[in-house]
Amino acid sequence: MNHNPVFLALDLPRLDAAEALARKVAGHIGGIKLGLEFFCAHGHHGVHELHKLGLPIFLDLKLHDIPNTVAAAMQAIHVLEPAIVTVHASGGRAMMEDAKAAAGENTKVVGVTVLTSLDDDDLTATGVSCSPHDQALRLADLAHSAGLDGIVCSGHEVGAVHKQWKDGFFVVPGLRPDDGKNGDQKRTVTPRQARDAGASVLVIGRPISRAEDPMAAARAIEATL
Ligand SMILES: O=C(O)c1cc(=O)[nH]c(=O)n1[C@@H]1O[C@H](COP(=O)(O)O)[C@@H](O)[C@H]1O
Repeated sequence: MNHNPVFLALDLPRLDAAEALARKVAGHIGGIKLGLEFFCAHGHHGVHELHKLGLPIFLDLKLHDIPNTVAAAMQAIHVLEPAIVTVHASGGRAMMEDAKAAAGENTKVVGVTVLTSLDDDDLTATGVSCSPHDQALRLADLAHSAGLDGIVCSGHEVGAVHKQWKDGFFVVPGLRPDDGKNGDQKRTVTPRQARDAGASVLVIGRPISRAEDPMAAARAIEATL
């Protein structure tokens, strides 16, 4: 994997706009993250098109279903050769074990713990009575014991998870430069703070994609790392 830890989240509805943006900032990122918005709109064809840039592809599908269905979905995306794929760690041990077994050998499977858009109150409303921090640690432990390569968590938890899972692969979204707008993100840190706490991959979307000058924004973030 490229030494630049920034994966640009291409959460854009149009394929040509997504390609143009990725091309513009390609020299200042380490990979591309294609999520639900992109995959639902453009599917395999869209992923093949973005592959042409030669950057690693992170397919953020956040799979969460019964083990058989998730394993079948993992097999169906083999052909796309993603560097990273997400499943929800709350889908349970058997689902994660089967997802990992079904993934290509060059694909890292990571478990989403507690979404960065959730805070204490949001978790309580879903019936989880502990803090996002404790829940992220619990799910990280489960993902580790199920044989996943790593997890997705916020920059607030990654340091603690890193301490208990030394060789884990840690994806951190919810990143905002000091002057950035949070939008729907609730547990945010700066890209540099996440990196210092042990993040392997920094997922960054709107601070680059919605900047007036995306290239300058990507360059400025790169310079802080
Ligand atoms: O799995 C993810 O990548 C993810 C997990 C999470 O907890 N929070 C989160 O924001 N993400 C993704 O990271 C990206 C963040 O985008 P921005 O908030 O625009 O930087 C989006 O594509 C989200 O889907």
